[in-house]
Amino acid sequence: MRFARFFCSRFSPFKMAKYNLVFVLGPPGSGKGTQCSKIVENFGYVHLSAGDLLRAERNNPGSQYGEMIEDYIKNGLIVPVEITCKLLERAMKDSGKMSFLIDGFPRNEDNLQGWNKQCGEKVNLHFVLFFDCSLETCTERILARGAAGSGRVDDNKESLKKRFDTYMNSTMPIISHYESLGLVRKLDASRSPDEIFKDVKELFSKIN
Ligand SMILES: Nc1ncnc2c1ncn2[C@@H]1O[C@H](COP(=O)(O)OP(=O)(O)O)[C@@H](O)[C@H]1O
Ligand SMILES: O=c1ccn([C@@H]2O[C@H](COP(=O)(O)OP(=O)(O)O)[C@@H](O)[C@H]2O)c(=O)[nH]1
Ligand SMILES: [Mg+2]
Repeated sequence: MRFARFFCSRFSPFKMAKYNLVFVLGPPGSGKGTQCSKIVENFGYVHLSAGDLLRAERNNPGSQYGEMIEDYIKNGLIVPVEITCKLLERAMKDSGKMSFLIDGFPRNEDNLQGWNKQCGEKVNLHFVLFFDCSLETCTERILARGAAGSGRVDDNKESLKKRFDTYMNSTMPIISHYESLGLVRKLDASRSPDEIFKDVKELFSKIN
């Protein structure tokens, strides 16, 4: 498959079809995962959460990265892009599908550069869905999720503060970058899931 892609991109008059992609960004607790589930139900995209893929890799006893990923997640830091990109690429390939929601990625400059280098040419990015939400509201949601037993090592006050710092310092500039390319679709994510989804639906109905 890799060879076919390479061959077709270089030598064939027939272009390989590109993956259709929407990036989903917003602070921790803004509802990225919740809205992605609704999009999957209604529009048949494959939902790939970078965080979920990293947690699965951490839980894989054969992985050489397990401890490292645990450490990064607990401290709200962004795992080096080589690892995340490899997991995303593999998941895209294994799904056998062509349309993806990539949730929680790219989160910093390293992610953006690595992705563009490794996958940029193979994808058609429709837009970046940005869930705008105050950190106060996000804090309430995340701490409630932790208290309800999410089992996540980072759903606590101490980790959350670090996640917010990373979001403000490293992820916001990525959103600004896409904004300057006219690719950001910003929604008010402080509303109820159904209200938000009304707007999400409208955006996805316009694709193609
Ligand atoms: N619009 C919303 N209003 C209130 N609670 C929400 C909303 N969207 C999601 N939640 C809840 O907030 C928590 C975080 O949502 P999640 O979708 O996991 O966000 P993210 O992936 O951005 O961290 C979950 O417990 C979820 O049930
Ligand atoms: O591309 C990514 C996505 C996530 N993470 C790590 O995984 C954690 C949890 O991410 P997730 O998207 O699951 O959190 P959410 O924003 O949904 O609460 C982040 O804080 C990071 O430590 C990462 O390193 N790279
Ligand atoms: Mg999430």
